[in-house]
Amino acid sequence: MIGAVIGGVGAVLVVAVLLGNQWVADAILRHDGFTNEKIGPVVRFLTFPSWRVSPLRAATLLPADVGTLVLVVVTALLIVPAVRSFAPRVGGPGWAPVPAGAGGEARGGAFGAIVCGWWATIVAGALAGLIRGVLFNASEPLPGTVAWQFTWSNLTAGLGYGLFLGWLTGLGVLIGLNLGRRTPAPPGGPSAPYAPPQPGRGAFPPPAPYPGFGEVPATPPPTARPLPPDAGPAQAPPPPPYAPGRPPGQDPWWTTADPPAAGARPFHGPVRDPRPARAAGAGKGRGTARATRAGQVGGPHPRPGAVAARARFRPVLTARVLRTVPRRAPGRTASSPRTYGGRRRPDRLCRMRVYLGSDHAGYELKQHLIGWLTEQGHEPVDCGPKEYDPQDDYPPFVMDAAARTAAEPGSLGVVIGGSGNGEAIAANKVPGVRAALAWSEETARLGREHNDANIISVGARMHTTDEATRFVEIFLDTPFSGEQRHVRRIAMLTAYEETGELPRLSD
Ligand SMILES: O=C[C@H](O)[C@H](O)[C@H](O)COP(=O)(O)O
Repeated sequence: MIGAVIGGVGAVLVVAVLLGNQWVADAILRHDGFTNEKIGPVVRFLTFPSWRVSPLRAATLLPADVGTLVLVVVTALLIVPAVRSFAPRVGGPGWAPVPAGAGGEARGGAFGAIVCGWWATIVAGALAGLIRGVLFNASEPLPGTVAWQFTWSNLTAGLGYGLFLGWLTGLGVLIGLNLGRRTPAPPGGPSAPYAPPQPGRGAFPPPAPYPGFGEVPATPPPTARPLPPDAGPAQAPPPPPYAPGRPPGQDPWWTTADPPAAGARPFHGPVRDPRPARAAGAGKGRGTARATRAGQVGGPHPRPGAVAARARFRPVLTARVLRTVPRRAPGRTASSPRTYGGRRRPDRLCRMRVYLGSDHAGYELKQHLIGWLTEQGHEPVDCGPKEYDPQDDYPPFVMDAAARTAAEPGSLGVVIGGSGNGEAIAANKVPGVRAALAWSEETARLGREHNDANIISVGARMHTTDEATRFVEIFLDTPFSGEQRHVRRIAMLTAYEETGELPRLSD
């Protein structure tokens, strides 16, 4: 923030020093070419932030110098809220102050920065012009209407200066923000530096060197590596064979022999109707049966024989079930949908259990998402950290969220760090997890459509809160496409996870 103010005010001062000093300003104003009616007013705008040192008369020194001082101070004061409103996040990716020790990078759009500086200059210029005019009048009183005209012309000169040269302030804000980017503090204190794990109890086995293409490793890697005893997260059970369009452990919503009709929506999570069964179906006769079915979908199916039949009719069943699920969070009215990206939620909404894990860099975004998910009617589960600690490490929290997501069919996970890279890597170590690093709406959507990812990884320092929330929203709302080529590829990954054998290279 301080960088933005210095950059913006610096731009105003450069114009003031170069063009507003009494020698250049007087020369410009005296020059015939610059005072004609066509470009005269525009040129005069350039000299608006003027200052004088002589002659030593209050009538000439005071209005110009005080006016310029007001311009500088008000511009600085306005840049702060302007930049804050543009990037209101704290503690990470935005331009707002970062808590001590939190690290965080300042970044954002160039257009927003320029608009912030431009707007601040226009408002500050008008105010400075008004004050300058009033001071002129006070020091050398002019008669009635002339006085008002004179004040008005000073005000418009300030406005004109802001309109014509405010972009320079914006440029200064942009440069200041980028130069003032915070770089993450190097880890220190109690955290031990990373060292390769030593063989022994609880240590990771040394990874086998990656074989070249076509070579087969002498010993297949283990399917699941033991975590160190103090690593925190529970071990996920070995994943069941991959079947499309559903989380591990559930029957597919259609069979390969009976693919979904075009336009049918895959079901990808447990749908729970929060209303009591009777209330859900009140007055509709079949409501209780419908609610009961809603409770079963995605859960265990006691009669194996019914699975195939249910799979066949799943699209229809899903459509019916979805009608029993509230489309908005309790307390939210139809006129107040809370969406990110300006779009209404799609009609399909499953209430999901969402496991969230982060580190200090993702802590604030995690807290925000927990509130947002609750508002949306989902069930967030906070896997930590429970409080902000600038020295904490992501693997325990992220792997806990990943293991719990993999262990609970139908749930999804959100892992957050500064970049999202380490979090995606950590989550993907857990068997049964497919974690996608989302860095745009498109990658969030493709993570579900193409990869049937059950975890989204987000870099809190890379995006605004709204952008990151939108990624999560899209991820939760997008079903797996179920297209054969994607099913085939994911099945290869799952097979590797189970057997440790690399997929065969095609000839
Ligand atoms: O990939 C890892 C994540 O981005 C972490 O959040 C990040 O490395 C944390 O960095 P810092 O050292 O600033 O805490």
